[in-house]
Amino acid sequence: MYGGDEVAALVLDIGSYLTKAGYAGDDSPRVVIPSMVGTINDPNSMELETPLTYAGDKMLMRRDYMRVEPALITPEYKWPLIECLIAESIGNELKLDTKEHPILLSEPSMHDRENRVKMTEILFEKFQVPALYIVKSAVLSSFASGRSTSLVLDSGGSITSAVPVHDGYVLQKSIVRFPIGGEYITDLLLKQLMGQVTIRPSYSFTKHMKSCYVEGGEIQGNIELTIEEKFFPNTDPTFHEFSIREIAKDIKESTFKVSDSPFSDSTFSNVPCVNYELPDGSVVEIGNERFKYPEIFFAGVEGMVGFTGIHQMVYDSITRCDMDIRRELYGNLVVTGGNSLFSGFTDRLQKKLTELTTQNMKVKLIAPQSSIERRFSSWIGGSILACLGSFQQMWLSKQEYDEHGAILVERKCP
Ligand SMILES: Nc1ncnc2c1ncn2[C@@H]1O[C@H](COP(=O)(O)OP(=O)(O)OP(=O)(O)O)[C@@H](O)[C@H]1O
Repeated sequence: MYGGDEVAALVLDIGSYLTKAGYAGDDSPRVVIPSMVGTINDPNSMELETPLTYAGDKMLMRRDYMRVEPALITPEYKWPLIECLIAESIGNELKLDTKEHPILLSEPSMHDRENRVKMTEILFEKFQVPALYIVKSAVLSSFASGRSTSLVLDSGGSITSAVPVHDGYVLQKSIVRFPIGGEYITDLLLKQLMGQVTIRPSYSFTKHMKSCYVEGGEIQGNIELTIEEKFFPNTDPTFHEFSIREIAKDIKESTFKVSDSPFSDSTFSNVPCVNYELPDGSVVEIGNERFKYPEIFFAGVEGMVGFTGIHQMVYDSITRCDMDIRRELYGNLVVTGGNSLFSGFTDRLQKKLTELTTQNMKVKLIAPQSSIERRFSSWIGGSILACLGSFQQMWLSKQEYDEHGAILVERKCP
């Protein structure tokens, strides 16, 4: 048993979109960085044994020959990049030594023995953690809402899943998941914008103010902005795409909404356009695509066989569970993940589920108002769990790992 509980435990959640890290017991993660890593591939320099990698803020800065890529495309982990994210979030951002802190790690809800064993090896061997515990993200989201039984609907960057949790365990056979998430919506918008405007990321231009002067502390005359393009021929296309994507993401997050009735081009032809100012000062008009693209969560996606909406995912998942617990799951439907923050998302879900279920089945959505709780629910659940007195005996210690090997994680962390 691990006996070092006087040292603060850390909670780490590496999602496909964001990596979150911080102290157990805190209300929210102190570090939130993209789950993307930049790697320098300079054709002119001698091949380095370990290539230079950058994560967090360092990855957001343009560098010659820096290739930017996701560390995790569920279920595929790129281990050197995952190591870079762990080192950045705990070593550089929190400025802590991993040797001194037990780590509670959130993992995807679909059981994946190979990946969790590998993660265990990395954390004990490379990062020398004194103790580790791994918990499925849906279990943690359920705990964050104060429940040990619930149906967790999580719609994140690249995956949307409906996961039944019963008495703190995931019912694996009843999970329903599809590779659809917020990044798909960003892709649709990006494709449309590319044919409409030139998107210049901030690194690629300088703004100059002309025809104005300052007198008595006030700007006089007409302000005229001019853009001077900056050329960096050694910029890797992946960095340029990432930078443009960030702008599309911001447009999406600030202007898109889920409508309260099904979208069609004819009924939504008159919705007012919204103007969005791009970093270079030019303005782009966002029309009825504000409603059209998020509609896929309820109408399905052409070509994605079996996906006919998230309400159907919830229904199918609960239908695969034992009859005795279905009522409890419908009454404790935890809604989480970045996409649930689209305005109108939870109202439409409630409406669709009420239509789909029988009259005597009460559907109750548990969706906190705060966006922090919605985006970081599994991290918050981990923060609560790692502080419980009764949990301290659960840790998988370094000593146990040395004696039995990484496979012990399968027995200790169900
Ligand atoms: N306010 C918002 N409105 C709409 N979408 C949002 C908002 N905030 C974040 N998102 C979207 O949510 C997605 C990321 O969700 P989340 O942070 O839950 O991902 P993740 O947990 O890292 O990914 P996954 O669950 O796939 O591993 C992104 O596509 C992001 O653009």
